[in-house]
Amino acid sequence: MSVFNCGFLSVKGSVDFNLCCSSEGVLTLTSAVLRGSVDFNLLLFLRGVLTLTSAVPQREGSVDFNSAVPQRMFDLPLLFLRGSVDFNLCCSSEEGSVDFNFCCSSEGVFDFNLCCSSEGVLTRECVSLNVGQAGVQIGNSSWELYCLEHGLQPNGFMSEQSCCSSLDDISFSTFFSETPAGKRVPRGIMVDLEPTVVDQVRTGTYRQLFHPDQLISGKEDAANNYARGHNTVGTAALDRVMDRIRIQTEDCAALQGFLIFHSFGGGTGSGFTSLLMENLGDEYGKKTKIQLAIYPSPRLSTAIVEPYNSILTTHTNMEYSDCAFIMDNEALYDICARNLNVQSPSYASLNRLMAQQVSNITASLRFSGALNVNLTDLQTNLVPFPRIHFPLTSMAPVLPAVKAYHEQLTVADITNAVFQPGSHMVKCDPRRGKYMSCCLLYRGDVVPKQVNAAVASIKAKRTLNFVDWCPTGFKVGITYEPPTVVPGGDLAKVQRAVSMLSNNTAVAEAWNRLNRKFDKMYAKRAFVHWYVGEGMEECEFAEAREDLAALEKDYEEVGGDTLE
Ligand SMILES: Nc1nc2c(ncn2[C@@H]2O[C@H](COP(=O)(O)OP(=O)(O)OP(=O)(O)O)[C@@H](O)[C@H]2O)c(=O)[nH]1
Repeated sequence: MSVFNCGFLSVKGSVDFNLCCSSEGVLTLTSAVLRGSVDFNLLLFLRGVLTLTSAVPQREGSVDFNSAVPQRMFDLPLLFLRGSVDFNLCCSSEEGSVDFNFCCSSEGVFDFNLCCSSEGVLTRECVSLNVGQAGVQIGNSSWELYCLEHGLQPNGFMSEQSCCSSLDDISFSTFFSETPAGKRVPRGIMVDLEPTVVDQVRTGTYRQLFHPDQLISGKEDAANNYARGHNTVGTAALDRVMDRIRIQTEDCAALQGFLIFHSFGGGTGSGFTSLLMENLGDEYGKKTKIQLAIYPSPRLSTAIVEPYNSILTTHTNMEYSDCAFIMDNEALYDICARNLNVQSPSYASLNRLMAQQVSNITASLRFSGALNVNLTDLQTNLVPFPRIHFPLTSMAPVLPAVKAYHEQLTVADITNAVFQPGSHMVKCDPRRGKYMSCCLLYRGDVVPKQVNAAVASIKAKRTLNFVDWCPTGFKVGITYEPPTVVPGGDLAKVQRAVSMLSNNTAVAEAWNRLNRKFDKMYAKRAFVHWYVGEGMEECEFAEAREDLAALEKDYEEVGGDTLE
């Protein structure tokens, strides 16, 4: 039984939620906890059968509950829904909040979508944490793109053009807070143990976007050493960073979770991120923690010990991270070189490509849309077992700026393209693995009918292997806001795009590559003394490596055929 916890929704004014479920199974709406004074109106439009355990045993047709709820707690009756069910929840409140929990036990294909059309304010904030050089630089590219998408100038104020347009969609407040003067400030912090990279933000084009307290740097880096980031240098910086994170989270009405950007290979990116994750786990246990992590590439690698750092950090984060999207620098490099005709792509090119992907993944959190997906939804759909939480990501189209307006691809074209191995941001062949789940997040000029046709044609080809214990369900999200491009960037402006997040056993190829590199060095105990010198025990290496061997085995097991 999977639980869709819609989480804690702050409601101010009148908010319409629209939940569409098409299920061949059973959906149980277990409880809604209301705080403050909330007018609650649950309308169910049924095409299937509704069983109400408490009041009416069974009803068909349209059912209307209406309940003004002054009390603090309110438990809804259990609802068993069979067949295809649309329901509409309307809440109107001066200032209240609602916590919905849905338990779903599904026997067949189960599609679950929550859309909010809100006249009031509905906030579910995400706090971004950009850690280490790679994390901060990717943060620069992402915030630059978000600002362009939301019509913000580098100083955080709306551009005149955007002010005039009917931008009454306030969904962006998930990622930006607003000062009384109307300035939008990113919800997040950037932290590095050394000053150079953060100083570039302090003096760069977007220097006014951030509050100075959001930019944190120390005096000395972690010298590519996980142990320095996790133990010595990192520990000294921890309290300051946690204090700044607390300031960000206290400013949220209903914190949804954290997005953590970092490299696997750097000492700060690996070690300090792990230290942060442990502390976030203690302090914000239930909040979603999603990592966006750079997987090292020998072509761009800055340190020989990156396999050590990668494996140590993956081991530590395993229990704290809900979901980790890995972006392989090698794969990003190849996409830039092949699709965008960039010769010898720089980090800037890689980061802009990655930022576009991150923007697509988070678009449904920042804009309202037809079929909206939130962080918890994504995680529930993508992670069938806690450890199997490393989905692959791919994106289409990736076209060079010169081809803009010459090649506008159809929904079917981009859906096909996103399944190609070359579109994936980790070097592995998804055709060799098996899919456990698949989310397609569309943007721009896309309508559900076209998506259904494209997905049906993909399924008909039967070239995708799904594990035999999971139905071949596709989760679809659509955000009408088309992708934006950075002026002077490599990417073409397109009318529509899609990003795919898929949990595929082929990602184990990436773990296997890292493990083999780790083994070669560790067989000779090469470089291990640097880690021991910073307070690590040698046995931590063996433990981490065993965990990663177990992870490879886990993927093998979930991909194996179920024996009757
Ligand atoms: N995609 C991308 N990768 C980067 C970038 N900067 C560094 N990397 C990669 O990140 C890894 C090195 O980690 P860094 O983030 O530079 O290091 P750090 O986390 O600051 O750690 P220390 O320097 O050891 O304190 C290598 O695999 C680099 O190839 C970047 O801007 N973009």
